Amino acid sequence: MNPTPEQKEIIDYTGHIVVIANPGSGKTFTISQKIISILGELEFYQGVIAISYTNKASRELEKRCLGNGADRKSSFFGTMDKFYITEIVFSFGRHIFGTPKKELEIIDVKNEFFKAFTGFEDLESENAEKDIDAWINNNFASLVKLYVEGYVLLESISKLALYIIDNCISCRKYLKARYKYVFIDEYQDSGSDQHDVFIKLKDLGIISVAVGDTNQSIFGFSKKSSEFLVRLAQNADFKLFHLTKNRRCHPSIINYASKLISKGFTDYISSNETRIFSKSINGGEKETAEWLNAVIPKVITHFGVESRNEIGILVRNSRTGKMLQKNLTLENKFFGSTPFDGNRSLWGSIFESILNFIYDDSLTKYELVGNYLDIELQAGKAREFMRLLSAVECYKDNILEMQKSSPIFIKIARIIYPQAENITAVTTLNIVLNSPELLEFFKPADKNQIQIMSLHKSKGLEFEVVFHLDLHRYVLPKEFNGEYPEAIQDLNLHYVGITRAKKCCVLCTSTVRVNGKGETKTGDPSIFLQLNRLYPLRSPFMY
Ligand SMILES: Nc1ncnc2c1ncn2[C@@H]1O[C@H](COP(=O)(O)OP(=O)(O)OP(=O)(O)O)[C@@H](O)[C@H]1O
Repeated sequence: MNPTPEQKEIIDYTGHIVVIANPGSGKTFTISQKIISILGELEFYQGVIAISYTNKASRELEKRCLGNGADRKSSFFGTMDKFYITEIVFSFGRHIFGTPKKELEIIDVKNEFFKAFTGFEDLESENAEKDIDAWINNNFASLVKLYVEGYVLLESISKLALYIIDNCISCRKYLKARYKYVFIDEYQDSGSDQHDVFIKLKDLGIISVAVGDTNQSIFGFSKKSSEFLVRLAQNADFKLFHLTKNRRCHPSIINYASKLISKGFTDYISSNETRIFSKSINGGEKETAEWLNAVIPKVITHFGVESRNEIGILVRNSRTGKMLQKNLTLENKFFGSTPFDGNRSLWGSIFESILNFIYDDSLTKYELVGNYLDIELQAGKAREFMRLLSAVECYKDNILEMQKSSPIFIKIARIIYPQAENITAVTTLNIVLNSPELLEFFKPADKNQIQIMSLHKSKGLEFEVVFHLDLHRYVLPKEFNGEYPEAIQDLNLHYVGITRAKKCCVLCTSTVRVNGKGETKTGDPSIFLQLNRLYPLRSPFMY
């Protein structure tokens, strides 16, 4: 694939950049091309910092940059948390806070030692996250004492990192000498501390590139907001670029999605066919599954879809996903959430990566080890890591052996992050290893399996055909006492769902729905279907 002129301008520009891009416009493609071209020019001791919001997204970015054999040099690929911990807090905290009494260990607010040491009391309220933040802001001295005892509070990691960058000259010198560029993908999912760290890296002279789409901000519940992407766009130190052309979706899908998020949109792309449809199914979940069983084979033939895993069924609630999984007679794969989704620890991320390696044949041992260790400079550790991976890989088809394999995972985690021992991550690992259902989620779909997943999980993915379910009043957007508490996030989620479709998107409602308490209710259509006079832009589903 050759970059388009607007992509090429971004790849060739050598200063600080903010890119605001439409869905499917090639933002991940463009930054990976830019990273590949920069890596070619760096010395072996230099690198880029390449950050994405989730473990999955950072693995994808790394794969796109290094998949063709590019030399990573001294680059960092991973999440923001991993960057704070490995590159800042563990490496330079002692210069500022004093030498810890023991190997540093990462703990979270639920840890009993933490509670006893600081007097912190469990917060059960809806505002628990806000309250923890407030506690951290008011108790920085306790965090420093905790550090000296050998513990780092996970929830405070960004605050500690910011403090260290501000106060430690050797940290700033190290970052400046080693890293020439910093890239943050999905910047619309940044929080305030992440934004501050990014600006500090820019102020150190590291060339800074942020890429995002304000309309794909869907993690508002974890204090993330597209506000920071907008702020960068207004910052005179950054040159603003746009990626406008959606390379993924059929023009009629692009027109619909654009009108959805912008009432005044009139700049329609000409299209002689409508590929976005609506369908109301008579009945509930069971009838929806029966309808899908009947129409999917027709859709596959009509749109020339080569394999069934290119069909995505996107749901708002995992309940709908599970019901479909049960009732679809067509082969399918449901990707539900795993307990690792909420675990931000380094051990949690390495356990998740090992599970992905075990079940996903497209990941090689060499790639996984290279992600954590310098294979030449840390040859002994790398050899041991590979040996343990081979051992655990053998259990892939043996559920009983898999259940007993956590000591191997722990040995690997101790090689890579000896100081990040995390009991919660080990407990999470054991839950997953003991659940054949959860282990299934780590296996990619076979070519003949239709993929079912939440709208959140579909972010960054694409399908030939999308069936977007759960378009019910009260469900999407969430409605409570006549109010929409997450209106913008929900609209963005709907927008993300539609723009995953390349050739065809079907927006589905049903006359019956089941609520969170398992009660059967009338299924009224979502107000999103009535927004911005969208109905002339879609057709009733006829196939
Ligand atoms: N220059 C190009 N030539 C051909 N295809 C391209 C080009 N740039 C991107 N694409 C294709 O367009 C699709 C979308 O690209 P990519 O996933 O990088 O977009 P994105 O902006 O990151 O998407 P999103 O934010 O919606 O997840 C992919 O199938 C990609 O291969």
